[in-house]
Amino acid sequence: MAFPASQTLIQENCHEPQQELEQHHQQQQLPVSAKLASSEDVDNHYGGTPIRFLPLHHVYSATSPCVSASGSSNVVSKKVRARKLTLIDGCLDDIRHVYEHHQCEDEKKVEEEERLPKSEPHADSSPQSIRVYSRRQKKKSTSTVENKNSLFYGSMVEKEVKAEPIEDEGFVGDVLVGFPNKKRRVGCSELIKLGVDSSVLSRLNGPRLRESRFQYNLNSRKSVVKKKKQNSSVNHKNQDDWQAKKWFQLAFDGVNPMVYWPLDDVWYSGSISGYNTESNQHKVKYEDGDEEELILSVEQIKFHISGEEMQSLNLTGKRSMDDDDPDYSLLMGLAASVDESRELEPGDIIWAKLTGHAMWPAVIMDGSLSDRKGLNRCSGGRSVPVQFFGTHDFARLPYNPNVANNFLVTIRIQVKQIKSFVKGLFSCFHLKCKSSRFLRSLKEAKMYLSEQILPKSMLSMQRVSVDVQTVESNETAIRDDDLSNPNVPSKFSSDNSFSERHPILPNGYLSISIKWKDLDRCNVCHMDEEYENNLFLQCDKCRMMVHVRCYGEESVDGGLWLCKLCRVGAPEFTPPCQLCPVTGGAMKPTTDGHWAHLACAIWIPETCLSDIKRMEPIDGLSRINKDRWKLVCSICNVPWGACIQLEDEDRLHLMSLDEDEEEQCIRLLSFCKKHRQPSNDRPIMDEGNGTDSCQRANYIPPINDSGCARCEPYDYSSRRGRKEPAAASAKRLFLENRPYLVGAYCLFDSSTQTSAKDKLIIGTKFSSAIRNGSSNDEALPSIFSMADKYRCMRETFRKRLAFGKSRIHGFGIFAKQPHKAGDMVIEYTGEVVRPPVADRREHLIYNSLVGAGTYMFRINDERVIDATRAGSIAHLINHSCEPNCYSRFITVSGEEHIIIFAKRDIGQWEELTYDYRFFSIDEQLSCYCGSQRCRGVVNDIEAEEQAAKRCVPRSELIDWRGD
Ligand SMILES: C[S@@+](CC[C@H](N)C(=O)[O-])C[C@H]1O[C@@H](n2cnc3c(N)ncnc32)[C@H](O)[C@@H]1O
Repeated sequence: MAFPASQTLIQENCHEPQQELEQHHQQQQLPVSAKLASSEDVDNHYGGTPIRFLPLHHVYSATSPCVSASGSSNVVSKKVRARKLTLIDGCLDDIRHVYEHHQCEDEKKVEEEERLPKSEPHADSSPQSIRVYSRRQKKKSTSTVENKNSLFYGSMVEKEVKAEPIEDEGFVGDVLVGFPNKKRRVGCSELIKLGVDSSVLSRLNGPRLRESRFQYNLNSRKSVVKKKKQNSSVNHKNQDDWQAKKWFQLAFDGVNPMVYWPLDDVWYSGSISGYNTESNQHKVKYEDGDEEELILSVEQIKFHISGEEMQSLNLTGKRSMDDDDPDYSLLMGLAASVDESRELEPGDIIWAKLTGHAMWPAVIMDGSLSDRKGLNRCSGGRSVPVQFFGTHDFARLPYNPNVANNFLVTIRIQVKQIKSFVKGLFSCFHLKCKSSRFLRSLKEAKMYLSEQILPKSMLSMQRVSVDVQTVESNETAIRDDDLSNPNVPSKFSSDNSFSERHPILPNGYLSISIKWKDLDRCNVCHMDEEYENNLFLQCDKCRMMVHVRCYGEESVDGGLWLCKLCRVGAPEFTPPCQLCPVTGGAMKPTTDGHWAHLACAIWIPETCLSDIKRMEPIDGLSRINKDRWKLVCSICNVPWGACIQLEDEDRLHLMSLDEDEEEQCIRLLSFCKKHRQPSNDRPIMDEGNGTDSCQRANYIPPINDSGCARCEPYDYSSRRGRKEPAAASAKRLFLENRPYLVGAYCLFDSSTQTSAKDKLIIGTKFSSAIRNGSSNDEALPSIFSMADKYRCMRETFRKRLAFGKSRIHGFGIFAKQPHKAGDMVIEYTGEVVRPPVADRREHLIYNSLVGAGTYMFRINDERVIDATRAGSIAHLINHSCEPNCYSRFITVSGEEHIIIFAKRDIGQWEELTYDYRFFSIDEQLSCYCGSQRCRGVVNDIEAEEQAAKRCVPRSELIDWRGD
């Protein structure tokens, strides 16, 4: 029995049926499931794909964060295990009856009533439109590669490699694997246990890669070919594929598998025992003896199966390595064949860590190519030049005629940031990132291991390096290469188009364009909190985010706001920053008619802001110490611009201010952890006490001994005399009263319900984009006010978003369309109730009824959002410690809304996440976000620690008895 496919159980802003439904649930002792609430959002607009729903007996109660309205805790989540519901005969009809009876009298209702036949069961009348999810009890995943006809869901490697070191069991030649404090050999059977295909191992008997290491530079292309032939045994792999068992990603016509996630977080192993051609269902027999018939297209599965077996079972599929999922078995096997016992040498494949990225496969380059000059150069032996697989222009760097031998084509990585490739695989580095460029890097790494060939683009990187030595102009060199392919993703990339369209560029300049990931933080101070007296502003054109005061604005009225570079009268093309090679960001004019980043100006000791209220123009560039220009940035490695260095306490006395700048200038010093002194008795340099300015002119920045590029602001609170808390930790305290978190509510004001179409100017690109449900930048003009964006978002979110089974937890929200960083994704809505009401609902209704937490959180002392029974699907968005969204209050027409914004570009079918910043001193909620930077708990540890520090045990308090 099932609901009509397109039936919506709960609609946003439709109170009456909600209440009825709730009552009904209460009578029936059934939970109100968030999943049911969102069925409309999922598939109403899902391009012809049948609308999905869950039969009630397969619905589980959900866990969710809820609110404690009392005390200091903003949000208290109760993690209660999912519970299968008991199906009560006839309840589905009753619920549908209730729903139909009370469905709102709006156009949606009319549409749906027209669409839905009222007789039942719909499953019979239109079986195509029904998808039923099967949910199974969790079972322990047992896996053996050897098991014939085994059907595995997911990667065994992922499950197994977390295990402690396994005892030796037979060897694969000289393979050494290092575990903490221990190097040891890895046996065949162990590799098999770790998911390495035995057929792969049998092919690894040839010479070790080290012995036949290929010289990867240009001059040795011939040897590449030769070696390739020598390794033909590996290349015969494809012929063996048909017989050998491999990981396959199955494809099913007409279904996008990303929508269908496993309901449970465990993978079940079993085998396919049959196929029903009539029903298109496969019979699956699980290892525990259970059997069920499945429409495989609604499952996310991987098969460990041979091509022949696939054919006999009528399965179609493709080799995952050729698609987006690397063949980990082979990769592991190939990597295991590398002799790990020797020193690192050029040509070695390794894992390297670049700040802000997952451990990434890379190859060690010849150090002589990338020797560099500058005060901060890494001392010999402590760092190695590497080139990354999959993202070749990480390291495309400019030629600077002022600095000898600076033709960098690689990134230097500290040795401690490098891990052996085999060990990295054993530590599951290959499973830690799912981005396409990471998968591509694995694929290239595999190619390098098996065929000893670097991708063409990496080779051409080296060609560039050679070219750069012989040409005078860096621009020429860069244009010569073929790396400007915009399809090659990167963190830092040289922006050729920038150079080409910019007529006058400083000598030796090459821009570095950064994909600003942190749209949710101020581009000047880099803090992600908002203050009452320093609100966030987002440029309605370029979407850059700044604090009002950090950027030097007067006030914010919620209307259209453009940053300096997007306003009328700004330079036609983004000007280069005079102080660094990074393009874009929060820039201001300099007193000498150029432009520079505010952040650069603030951090470089010699520069200052002429008017600190307006935060412009930037002055003092001519005073920058000449040695500072020679420094090479240890983050981007570009020897262009002026760098700051970590400060040494002893140097402080040398720093001073010109007397006449006393009132105006801002000075910041950066200290490494070692030298930072949090005490207040440190002399405050900002104040300017008139010490000899000549000394500053002679100041030579010290050598950066530690090589640490991470700086912490010194005496942050004295900046601009601001009132708000200074250090991040102090700011966190602020959050306690103003949760940044999950929030959201909608007052259901009729004014916000008016169709956005009505309010838009007919005929604009914008309105047509809305009608088409497009959020594409191509389709939209680039400037909208918040109000316009808000209306567009409301009009289109159903077309853009879907909910589905999440890999993180229960259900989650997925992007049906790609989103751009800064896009308004969805509004978090629900019922706004007072804390006592929320408390009562939670304790008297939801807890006993649902057996799980509720979808509530506190906005402040007066308001709590209850999204359990009303609201959009935003409440299903899961938490991640490395999220792709963030939440933010905005005001539209005087009304507050909580909006989920895209923090970065979001690909199609990506799950939306944001950082809950869950605050609870008492409760720890384990996090399963799986991100590289997962802190292990959903809790906002920092805020909790700060709050805990402020509390003193009762025993330590002394009662005051007057006088
Ligand atoms: C608002 S619900 C999110 C939707 C939820 N997945 C569901 O199906 O109902 C929040 C709850 O999801 C779970 N959750 C969300 N993100 C999580 C994460 N990263 N790790 C563990 N649990 C998470 C927690 O139990 C939390 O209380």
